[in-house]
Formats: sequence, structure tokens, C-alpha cells
Amino acid sequence: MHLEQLKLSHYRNYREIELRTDHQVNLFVGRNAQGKTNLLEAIYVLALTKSHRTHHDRELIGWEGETALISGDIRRKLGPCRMELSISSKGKRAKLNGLEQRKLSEYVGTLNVVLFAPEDLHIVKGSPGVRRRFLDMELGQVYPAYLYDLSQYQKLLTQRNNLLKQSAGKPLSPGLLEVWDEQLATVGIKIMKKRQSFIKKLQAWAESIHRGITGGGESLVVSYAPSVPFTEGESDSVLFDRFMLKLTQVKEQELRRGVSLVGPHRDDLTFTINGRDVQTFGSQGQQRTTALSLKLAEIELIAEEVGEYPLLLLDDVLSELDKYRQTQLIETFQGKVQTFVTTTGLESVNFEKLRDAAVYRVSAGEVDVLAGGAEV
Ligand SMILES: Nc1ncnc2c1ncn2[C@@H]1O[C@H](COP(=O)(O)OP(=O)(O)OP(=O)(O)O)[C@@H](O)[C@H]1O
Repeated sequence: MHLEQLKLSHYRNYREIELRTDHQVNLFVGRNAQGKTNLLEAIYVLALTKSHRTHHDRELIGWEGETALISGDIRRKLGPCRMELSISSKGKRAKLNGLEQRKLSEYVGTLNVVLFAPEDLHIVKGSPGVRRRFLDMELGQVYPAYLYDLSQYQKLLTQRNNLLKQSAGKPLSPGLLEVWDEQLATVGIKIMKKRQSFIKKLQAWAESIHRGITGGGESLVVSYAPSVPFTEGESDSVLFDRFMLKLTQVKEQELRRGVSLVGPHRDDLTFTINGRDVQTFGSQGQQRTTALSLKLAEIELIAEEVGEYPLLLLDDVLSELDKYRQTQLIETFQGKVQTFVTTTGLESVNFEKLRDAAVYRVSAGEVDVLAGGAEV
């Protein structure tokens, strides 16, 4: 997949810009706080309709504007496509080739992106919520139907939580909670099974990529830790019964606390290197490499599932990688994956290995081409 042109209007600190981005590697260089991350974020939002930095869409709209617009011309095997996303206080609207999409889940998946930024370290170090968000975003762009299940689940969960809160520790009328329990378990199982099969595929890629990056010395294992444990191949009915049993076991606690305590919203992921938990025992470098291996694994997984390589967005991470890892990264994806990179200085970039690159200068929401094509 290729992004050939990007247009922004009232997006963060960009008033109006139009940028041709048809090179294989696009490097955005500039001082701090000029809009480099905003640019990568815009590509990410164009693809996924959500930012990796904030849950509040309002923040994406330029301070002097009412509506932010992102538009991108995409080249894919399926044929060219113009994607347009508008964000205002009334919500988001998405168009594909000029046609408005009724559901955002029908729009997501048109463009695939993998973003790697310093904060991705939190996928390894942070709370389970960060890992669930990572899973949901990545699964959603490969299997858009997953987003539908997820939104169904979230609605059910909100309603069930409201009921638990209203009861305020008092017993509920018989059968009232059970109506929600069955629905929660049915949709919850769908999500858990999709997560499990996704993590299994991701694990296979991440393990071999991590071995490559570490020169064969480290064996990374990524595992799913579902809130209701299950093994591969178990039938839905067995899993349903186990889910319902767990709900029964925690019912009193749920009534007391007013929240649902069982289901995919309590899932987690674990990482081990040579059998030891990376979150607890891993060095900073091992945690960073684990996050990088995960992201690179996603690129291969998307290529396998979608039949095309996604875009790679690298936000301010080149300077964090030593020359060996940079070369490794560039050589692995050179010629296959269109890459967008931000950096504060070109001295950290290993130009010897780059082919078909363009360099852009970003300054206070303006972007100029410094050099493009073979001369870089
Ligand atoms: N909604 C908004 N409207 C206008 N400007 C905004 C908005 N949100 C953020 N900004 C501005 O965008 C700039 C930050 O841009 P960005 O995060 O892309 O920086 P950067 O160039 O990546 O810097 P660094 O190298 O420090 O990461 C800041 O000047 C901030 O004030």
C-alpha cells in the first residue's frame, strides 16, 4: 500500500497543507513542537479513525477551526482510493471515493498502518488497558468485523455496569442480571477467540523477528491471558458455561463494587524472554526491543492477512536505535513497506542504506520539500 498524497485542513497545528508523498521513505525533520508527530498522527487517524495519542477527538481539531479534515490518496492492489475523514464536535464522517460510509467499521481496513513511537514501551511496561487498546486497534484494522463485536460488547458492559451501580449493594430482582450475563458471555467469547487466534499468529512472527534483532540470543514469547481461561479448540458451549460460572462466582463482589469483573475488558497479554517475565525482569533495552519486535511482527501479520504490506510510521525512534538495529529495520522493509519517519536531526539517520527517499522540513505547521528521490 502507498499513500501518494495527503491533505490536511484545520488538523492540530496545520491550517491547510497538501503534500505529495509518493516516495518509499519519507523523512520529516524539524525542531521540537513543530508538527512532526501531528503529521504521522494524521495518517494514523486517516487509517483508523482514532488517534494513538488521545481519546478526545476534539483535541485533533485546530484551535481556530471547527472541523478537521484529513484526506489521502491511496494506491492498493484493489485499485486507487481516496479516503476522507472529517472530525467535528458533532462526530466523525468518513468517505471512500466520495461515498459516505454509514459505519466507521466499513471504512477502517482500507488503509493499514503500523506505528512505532517511544510511548509504545508502555505496551510492555504499562497497565493491561494499554495492551488491550493495542490489541483492539491492531485486530480492528485487519478484521473490521471485530470492531463490530467490540462495540456490541462495550454497550452490553455499560448497561450491565449501570444495573450493578443502581443496585448499590442491594440484591437485584431475580433474573435481571442473568439477562445481561448471557449476552455478555456470548459476545465476550467471540472477542476472546479472535484475540487468541490473532495473538498466536503475532507470537510466531514476533519470536522469529526478536531472535533476528538480538542475534539469536533471546527467545520472546507473547501469550494471551484471558479473564476466562480457555484452551484452543474448546467449544463455544464449554467456554460459555465457564464464563457463566465465573460470573456466578464474582456476583456478590460485583454487586458490592458496582462493576463487571469478568470478560474481555479484563484480559491481558504477557511477554517472556528466555522464560522470564519482561515487564518485571526485563531491562529497558529488552522492553524496548520487545515492543519493536511486536510492531514489526504486526507488519508481517498484516501482509499475510491482507495480502499487502501496511505503511510504517516511525515517530522519533531512529535516534533510539543503534546503527545495527536501524540497518536491520531498513533492510528488512526496504522496497516493501512505505515508511514515514520523523526526526529532530538527520545525523541519526543511516543514509547509506536508504533508497528512494524524500526529506521534508517541518516548521510551525508548514512542510517544505528539502530533497526528494535519488539525490537524497
Ligand atoms: N489542536 C491543536 N491546534 C493547534 N495546534 C496544536 C493542536 N494540538 C497541538 N498543537 C500544537 O502542535 C505542536 C506539537 O506538534 P507535534 O506534537 O507534532 O510536535 P513534534 O514536531 O513532533 O515535536 P517533538 O519533536 O517534540 O515530538 C505544538 O506546538 C502544539 O501547540
